[in-house]
Amino acid sequence: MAGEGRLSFSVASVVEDVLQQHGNRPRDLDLESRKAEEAASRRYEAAGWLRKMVGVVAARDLPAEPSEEEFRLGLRSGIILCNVINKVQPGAVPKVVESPDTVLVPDGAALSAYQYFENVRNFLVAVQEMGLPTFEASDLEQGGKSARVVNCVLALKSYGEWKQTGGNGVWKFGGTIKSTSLGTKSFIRKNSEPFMNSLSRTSSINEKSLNSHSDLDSNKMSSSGSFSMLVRAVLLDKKPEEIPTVVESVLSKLVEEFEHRIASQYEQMKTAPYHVNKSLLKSAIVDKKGEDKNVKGSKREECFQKNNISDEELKSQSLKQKMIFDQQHEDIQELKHTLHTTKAGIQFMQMKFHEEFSNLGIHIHGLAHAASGYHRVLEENRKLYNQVQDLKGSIRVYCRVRPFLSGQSNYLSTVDHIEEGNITINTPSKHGKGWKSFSFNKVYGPSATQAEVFSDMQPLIRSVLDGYNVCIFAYGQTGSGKTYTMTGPRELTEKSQGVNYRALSDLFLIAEQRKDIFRYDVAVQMLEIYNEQVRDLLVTDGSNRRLEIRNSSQTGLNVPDASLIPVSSTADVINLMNLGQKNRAVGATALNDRSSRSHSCLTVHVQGKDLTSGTMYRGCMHLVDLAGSERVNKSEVTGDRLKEAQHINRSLSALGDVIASLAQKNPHVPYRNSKLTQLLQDSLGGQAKTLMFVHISPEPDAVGETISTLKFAERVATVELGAARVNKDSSDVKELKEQVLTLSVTVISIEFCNFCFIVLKQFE
Ligand SMILES: Nc1ncnc2c1ncn2[C@@H]1O[C@H](COP(=O)(O)OP(=O)(O)OP(=O)(O)O)[C@@H](O)[C@H]1O
Repeated sequence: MAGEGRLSFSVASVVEDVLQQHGNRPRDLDLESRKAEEAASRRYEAAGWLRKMVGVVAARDLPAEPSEEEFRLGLRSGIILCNVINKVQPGAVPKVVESPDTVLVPDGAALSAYQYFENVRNFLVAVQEMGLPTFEASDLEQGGKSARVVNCVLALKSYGEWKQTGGNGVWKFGGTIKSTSLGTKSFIRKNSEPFMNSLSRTSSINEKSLNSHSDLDSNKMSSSGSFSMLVRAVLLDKKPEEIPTVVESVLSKLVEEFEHRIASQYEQMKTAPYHVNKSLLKSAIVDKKGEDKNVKGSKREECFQKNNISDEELKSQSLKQKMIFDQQHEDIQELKHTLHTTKAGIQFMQMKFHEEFSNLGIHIHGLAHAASGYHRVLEENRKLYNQVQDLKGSIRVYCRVRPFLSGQSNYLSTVDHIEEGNITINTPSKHGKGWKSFSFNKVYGPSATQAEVFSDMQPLIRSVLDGYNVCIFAYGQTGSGKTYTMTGPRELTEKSQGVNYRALSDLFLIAEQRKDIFRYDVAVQMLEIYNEQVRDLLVTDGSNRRLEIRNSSQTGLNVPDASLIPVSSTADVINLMNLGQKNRAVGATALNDRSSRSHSCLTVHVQGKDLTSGTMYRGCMHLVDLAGSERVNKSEVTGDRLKEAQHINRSLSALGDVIASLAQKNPHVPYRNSKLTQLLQDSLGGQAKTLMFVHISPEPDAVGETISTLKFAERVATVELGAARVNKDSSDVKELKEQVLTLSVTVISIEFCNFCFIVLKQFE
């Protein structure tokens, strides 16, 4: 294993450090010579001890420091060996065959076979019985292994010395001999001795150990073998008493190294996956244990203690890691659950979204359907609205009393009193005071404002935009306030603006409001009828030619040759009216105020197009300022004045006849009796609406004319008023009102739907 390799190498490094500390470097040693030195040393020791045991005389054949050969030859007879063993263990060799003479046998001469066999055999048997290391008899021959003989002798020496000290306890170098050891064959090795196999120099080592030792040397070994060899090399030249210090040093270093290794592996384990750390640590522990086989005593216990601490730390760490793992596992499960819930939520939202989207589609479809129906409803609304206007009366007559002009405040008014649609006039009579009452749609007193007067005609402006024709007349004697009602005073203010301005302002306002649904084109004509001649008042070249009236025109223009000026605002119309007034004044003379002697007619042509359906609507509004209605006394006027008066009377009478015929629903309406009725033919009768503002002056001296005017107007109004009054309470009116109400609600709903539709479209 890698760990083992690292550890072995580490041990070698440690030893090397120790060797350096002790001034020796193993790689500088000549191992062979050291080995030889060691062998010689051991041989000398063995020889010295044998000589000492038998005496120098008996050991004369054995030098104190013999060579291998001398050592072998000296012991070959077996006499020294047997005598020595008998001294150590008396009676071990019962009979020693002594040499027949003491003559030194020449070197290399063979002893008698008997001597050779008997002594050596007896010695080897005795040694074997004592459990000491033995050798082969052939080891004493030439080429034999003298080292084994040396080992045997040294073992015997050790045993002898141990025995001399009492033979109790631990045998110093080899083992513990049992009480029966004398009779037994072997020693028991003491395993707690460190480096027993490699370090023992006193030959407690048996033959097998020596062989393995030799193998280790010869094979150059593994790193642990190297380690042993190196330690041996260190110890070779050390005295026995020095060994403990060196060994102590080596062991300390080893322990330090192991602790360092353990600590570093523990650090690795903290960062590496749990199981890997564990296996590494295990291997480290195994390695350490392997090394520790040779490390005994207190140092090893200390090391084990530290290992135990590491184990505890490891267990604690493992427990922590397990807790973290469990927590992470729980978190993952929770996240999975959350993910699952979120997915389900999203799916639900998607489903809801599709559902909502689908509903929205249906709703939009409904709205689109409603929007398409919106125009149909509008059309119906338009018709109903105008029916209501009809029920109010397609011909309405209003009476307006002019206030006294400045400087006339002392006069007594001809108007006695005004009550709703009735006006009572003071009439002078031969028998004193008299009264005469007249009925109209409404009577405006002298204090009525321009706005109040306009409010009654305002609903008809919408009818014009819906394609209906409207005629608004200002009737009355000269100076009664016709122009004031239709246009306003000379000094115009917003408040004093007349019907014309207000009607046109309204018309453009409504057209603007409807611009998304309708497109309106507005154009203006301004004509004058003087002495039954029709003239164009909007000419700019000063021409004053007569114009023809053609009622059959497809364009809706009865006077197609008159100037038709497109307008897009009230200001445009005012400018044109000013132009018309200017042209009208051209014809006036100092003695003849033409504005009172002619009818002026401002006609606003409106053409509307339904942008959805393409339907065209065409309507027009005639704003007519009639000539003065005062009667002309034929005896008092002649010439042109008489002619003017006759034309005016005839045309006003024709107008009265037409309106009366319309009101009475006569099959024949005499439009052709005057240019005025001819011009207004399309706007009088049918679905057209007619409004007449009858003006009277309050001055008593004009009471005759006032009564005459009122009689004329009442002739128009009475029939219509009668019909209106009948209809007012009829069930038709009630039903129609309900329909209008329902329709209004529908229109509002549809308007709202349309608004929603537009808003939804914005979101698309
Ligand atoms: N309601 C009114 N309030 C205040 N002033 C008025 C009113 N009506 C008319 N007048 C004034 O009376 C005078 C005559 O009015 P106006 O010119 O409108 O009469 P007319 O009928 O149009 O006359 P003509 O037929 O000559 O045109 C003017 O000065 C006008 O300002």
